[in-house]
Amino acid sequence: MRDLLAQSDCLVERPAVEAALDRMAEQMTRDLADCLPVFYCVMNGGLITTGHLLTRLGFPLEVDYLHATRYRGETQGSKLHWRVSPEIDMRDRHVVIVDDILDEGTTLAAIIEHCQRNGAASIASAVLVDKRHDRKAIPGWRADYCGLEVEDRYVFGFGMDYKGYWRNAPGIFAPRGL
Ligand SMILES: O=P(O)(O)OC[C@H]1O[C@H](OP(=O)(O)OP(=O)(O)O)[C@H](O)[C@@H]1O
Ligand SMILES: Nc1nc2[nH]cnc2c(=O)[nH]1
Repeated sequence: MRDLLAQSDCLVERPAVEAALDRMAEQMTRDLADCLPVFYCVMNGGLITTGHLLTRLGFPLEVDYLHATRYRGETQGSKLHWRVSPEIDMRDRHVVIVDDILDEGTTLAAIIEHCQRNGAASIASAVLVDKRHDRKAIPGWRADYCGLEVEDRYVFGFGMDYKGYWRNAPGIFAPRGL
């Protein structure tokens, strides 16, 4: 694990990640500045994207988190497991779900369904990264706010883990040979 960074390709360097976050924040400011939204961070992966985005948003908003996971430290996803449900009531609220990556999209689709069942007035999704492939749970579906696209490799950094480690890596990386 100590050598992982040196044995990985850097797909997106930190300045390009920061520029993508700037663009997402500008779009959010245009759309959401007047609607007192509530942002839900999808733990754990969404932590860093949420933090970086929030510091770029100069309008009133609330923040909460939820914890749903289907990879649990593995590089293949399975059934979605809800660990923590949101605390702030989303009924009649403008909701923004923030996560690190939209891969197959199963996680975000389930969270959005949860928000619909709980009476959100509107639901927007935001991801730092969308992975390019044809295995999406809902073909053609995109997040409302998306920072970057990456190739179809298992990636880590900026919130995304490799077997639980390196969420703190300062860019987006992919281990060689995986
Ligand atoms: O689009 P999908 O194929 O459903 O995958 C995307 C999800 O996978 C990761 O979470 P993970 O289950 O690894 O938990 P984590 O947030 O704790 O890393 C990531 O943070 C997304 O929530
Ligand atoms: N860390 C990480 N989590 C994921 N969840 C779904 N795809 C990925 C990925 O490529 N990297």
